[in-house]
Amino acid sequence: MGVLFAKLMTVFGDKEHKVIIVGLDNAGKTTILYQFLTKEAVHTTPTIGSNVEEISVKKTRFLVWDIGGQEALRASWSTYFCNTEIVILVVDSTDRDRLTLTKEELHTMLAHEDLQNASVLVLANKQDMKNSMTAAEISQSLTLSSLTAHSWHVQACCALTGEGLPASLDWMRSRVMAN
Ligand SMILES: Nc1nc2c(ncn2[C@@H]2O[C@H](COP(=O)(O)OP(=O)(O)OP(=O)(O)O)[C@@H](O)[C@H]2O)c(=O)[nH]1
Ligand SMILES: [Mg+2]
Repeated sequence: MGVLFAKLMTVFGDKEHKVIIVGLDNAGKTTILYQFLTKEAVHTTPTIGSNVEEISVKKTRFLVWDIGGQEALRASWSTYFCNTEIVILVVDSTDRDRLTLTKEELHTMLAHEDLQNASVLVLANKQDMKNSMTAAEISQSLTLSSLTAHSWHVQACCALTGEGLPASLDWMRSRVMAN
């Protein structure tokens, strides 16, 4: 009965689904959060702590936490994990030098027990920049295919124009509807 009720709540849009946006500093997390919300590119400064906004997609409500990615702040990411249904990992697709570090952060994070049931959306951001890596290259470097315990998806995007973000929201919605 409880499960059926929870399912109905999801279908009729009453339940709020927790999402966290993580990734290294300068990846474009805050720009993406506000592009989701306002469909515009906002001016950002490095996030100290977090921003949180509610985003609705066809009656599905997400509570989206954008967490600062600077090195000193990454240790606090785990304090946001509890009850998270979707992890959005934002990658600066021009930042080749730090892709290995991103990979380590991703796999360490997904080993945490609070994220065992979370789905993972990797956003290959800054596709407008020449020399950006493709979504397929990023997927391979992050060894996403080794993630057998988590549902995952990789999406190319540009947070400045919003390209790729509606498709991301559709995937997020389909994931929470499936659960
Ligand atoms: N060219 C380009 N620049 C982008 C894109 N997305 C974000 N930026 C720029 O990248 C810089 C960092 O963006 P933020 O959204 O503040 O990055 P962040 O991941 O929130 O960074 P922290 O809060 O420090 O963790 C800003 O100057 C953005 O305008 C994009 O798709 N293309
Ligand atoms: Mg930020």
